[in-house]
Amino acid sequence: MASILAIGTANPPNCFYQADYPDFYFRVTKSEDLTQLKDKFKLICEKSEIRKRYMYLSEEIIKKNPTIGAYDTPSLDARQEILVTEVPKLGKEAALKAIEEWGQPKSKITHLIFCTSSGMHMPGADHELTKLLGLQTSVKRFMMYQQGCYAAAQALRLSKDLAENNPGARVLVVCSENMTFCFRAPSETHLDVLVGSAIFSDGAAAVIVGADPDTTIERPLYQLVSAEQCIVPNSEDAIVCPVREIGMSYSLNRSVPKIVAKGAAQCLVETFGARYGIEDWNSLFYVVHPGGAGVLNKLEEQLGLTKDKLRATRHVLTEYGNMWSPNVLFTLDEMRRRSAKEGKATTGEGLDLGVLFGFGPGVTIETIVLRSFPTG
Ligand SMILES: CC(C)(COP(=O)(O)OP(=O)(O)OC[C@H]1O[C@@H](n2cnc3c(N)ncnc32)[C@H](O)[C@@H]1OP(=O)(O)O)[C@@H](O)C(=O)NCCC(=O)NCCSC(=O)CC(=O)O
Repeated sequence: MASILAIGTANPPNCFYQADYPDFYFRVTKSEDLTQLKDKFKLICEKSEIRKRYMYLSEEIIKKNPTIGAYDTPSLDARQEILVTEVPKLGKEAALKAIEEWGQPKSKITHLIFCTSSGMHMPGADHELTKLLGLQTSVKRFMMYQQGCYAAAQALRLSKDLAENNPGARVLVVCSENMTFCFRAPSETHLDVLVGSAIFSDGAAAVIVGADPDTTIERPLYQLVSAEQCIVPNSEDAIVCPVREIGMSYSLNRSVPKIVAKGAAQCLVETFGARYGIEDWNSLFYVVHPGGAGVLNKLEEQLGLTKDKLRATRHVLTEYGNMWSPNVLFTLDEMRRRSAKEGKATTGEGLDLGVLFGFGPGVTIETIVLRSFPTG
């Protein structure tokens, strides 16, 4: 079975503290006259449970590209100009860290899967990253554009198939996102923009996946036991992200937390209930896409989870925000670090089996069964 052999993460240097963000956001978007909207935004920022997040965009960049800071001005060219370079560049930083932890030569990477919803281009970000990293030109590439926040879990599912069906395969999975694609001014008629502007952020994460690890030189962190994808019925309007001349816009229905929590509960019954006879959801460890405080609260309530179960997930939300696709890999990294630091016997907080949940437009839910390994 395939296992994750290394994890690397990266963020751009600009750090935004949530407490200061409403002033920054309303200033750079020239919206300071919208005082009621700013008060609402402050409230959402407070409720977001985010302390800080990172973004490539800065006041200087927005001043240089004023269409990016407007609400609905054609601006796709200005956004793409930044994304085509910056998305693979941040992906490279995360990939180098994963490769360093893995400790093997880059020439042993046989497959590359690159995920982003931040812009699009041909040749793709996978092609650019191959050049930036100096991977073999024969590396077998897969480019996943516009899958949203579940892309990392989808890529893990693909990497499992690749690793288990191609002897010796070592798959590099890279997810990189940059909110330049969807940053825009607030609007009194499109309140979802307040939610996205309060929680979305930039980041990149990379993992290396392979089957039959050579444990003299490789250290498996999590086994990918099974990987499933499902669509929650009648939820296609809940998360919608059209790409237009104005860049990517988005609508986030208020029912997203409920839809995700109910869908995830159903997935747990189908995977762990049916196959392992597990009914106590607190007997698993959890690696969840930190999509928003509302989602995590509802999930906890729906599954009857104790407060400690989503600690790794909540830590990532608090310290990084919602970075879309790499978010769940940051959670995986936090889970193994926290487990080792706290002297737990396994990389899954001392437990054997866990679940990785990705979710996004569709509403699509990815459910991966993880088996932990001993720490240390
Ligand atoms: C935004 C929140 C932090 C707000 O926290 P609470 O719900 O506890 O607080 P609250 O109910 O008092 O809401 C605060 C104010 O925000 C408003 N509000 C809440 N959700 C809204 C939404 N989706 N659209 C517009 N307004 C919204 C409320 O009406 C209220 O305003 P008023 O008081 O005026 O009524 C939370 O609701 C949350 O985490 N929601 C989920 C965000 C989400 O959709 N994440 C998934 C992103 S997509 C993703 O991760 C996957 C992907 O993109 O692929």
